[in-house]
Amino acid sequence: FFLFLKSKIRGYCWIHISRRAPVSCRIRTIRLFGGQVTSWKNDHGEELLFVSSKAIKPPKPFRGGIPICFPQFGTQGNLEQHGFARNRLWAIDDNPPPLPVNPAIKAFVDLILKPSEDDLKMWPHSFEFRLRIALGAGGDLSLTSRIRNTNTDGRPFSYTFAFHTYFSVSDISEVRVEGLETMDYLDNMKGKERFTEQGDAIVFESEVDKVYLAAPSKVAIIDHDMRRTFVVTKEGLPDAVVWNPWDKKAKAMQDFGDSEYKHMLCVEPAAVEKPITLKPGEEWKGRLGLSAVPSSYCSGQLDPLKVLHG
Ligand SMILES: O=P(O)(O)OC[C@H]1O[C@H](O)[C@H](O)[C@@H](O)[C@@H]1O
Repeated sequence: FFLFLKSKIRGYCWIHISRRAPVSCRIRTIRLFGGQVTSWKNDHGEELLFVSSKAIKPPKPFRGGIPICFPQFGTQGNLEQHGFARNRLWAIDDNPPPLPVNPAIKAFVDLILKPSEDDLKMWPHSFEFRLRIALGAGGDLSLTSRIRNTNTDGRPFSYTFAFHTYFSVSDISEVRVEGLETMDYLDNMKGKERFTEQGDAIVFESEVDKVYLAAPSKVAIIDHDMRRTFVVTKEGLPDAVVWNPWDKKAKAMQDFGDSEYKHMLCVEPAAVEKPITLKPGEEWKGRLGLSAVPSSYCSGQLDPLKVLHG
């Protein structure tokens, strides 16, 4: 296993973590700008995360991969949409506090974000945000966030959060999401009104922007055409946002191709409905786990329980 800094251009670094494998190697790319994973490939070199061909350069947020929404999700507060963490230059954390040993992890990198003077003017709270990005032997990717309140004036703070994961899919019309059936959700397209999802797996025929509440710890994204299933696991993150902008919104987005909505789906483990509150000295931990497994899905033949419970 090895880890190296690929390039350093105008202060923005890209890190590649690779795992040598007998036939090929899997490469994951992380940008220090935004602390953002932007590439996750399988043994065949196929990209598993979506990145827009029109993604623009810093200081704008980067459209694709896994942006981190903190300390605000969406427009739920006074800060810029999705908070400032996705727009800041993170640093490599050379000496992170230990995390429990996980024998499945074969390579990892630790990043850290602390607020600048300007950040403190906008959001007057001192914090340390540590992010461990790890690869398992089978190519699984995990992101563990640790956020600590380091205020010295005794004040607690509250925040909302999301791992805004963009999955690459062959054709959104052929994708099903399983695990969110019967869940309550807030519909961002209907003034955050609360509804209950029907009993069937979720399929996509138009714009979707929903926050599923108290979502299960495992959600499956089944890509019929690719015969691939993404299994998303989450810890410490009660909600799951599902987003696809569809054609009209795609056209209105400057950093997104008109037809790219067909090839992406965001499923975002999140804490949105109930903000997380930390007192000084307290730390919160949230984890996202991703794996991509072959699925021999044929319409009507899938046993969702098998996908979700192995
Ligand atoms: O365009 P962005 O600021 O990156 O946000 C992209 C999308 O993120 C989330 O999924 C929200 O629920 C959507 O309402 C938003 O449109």
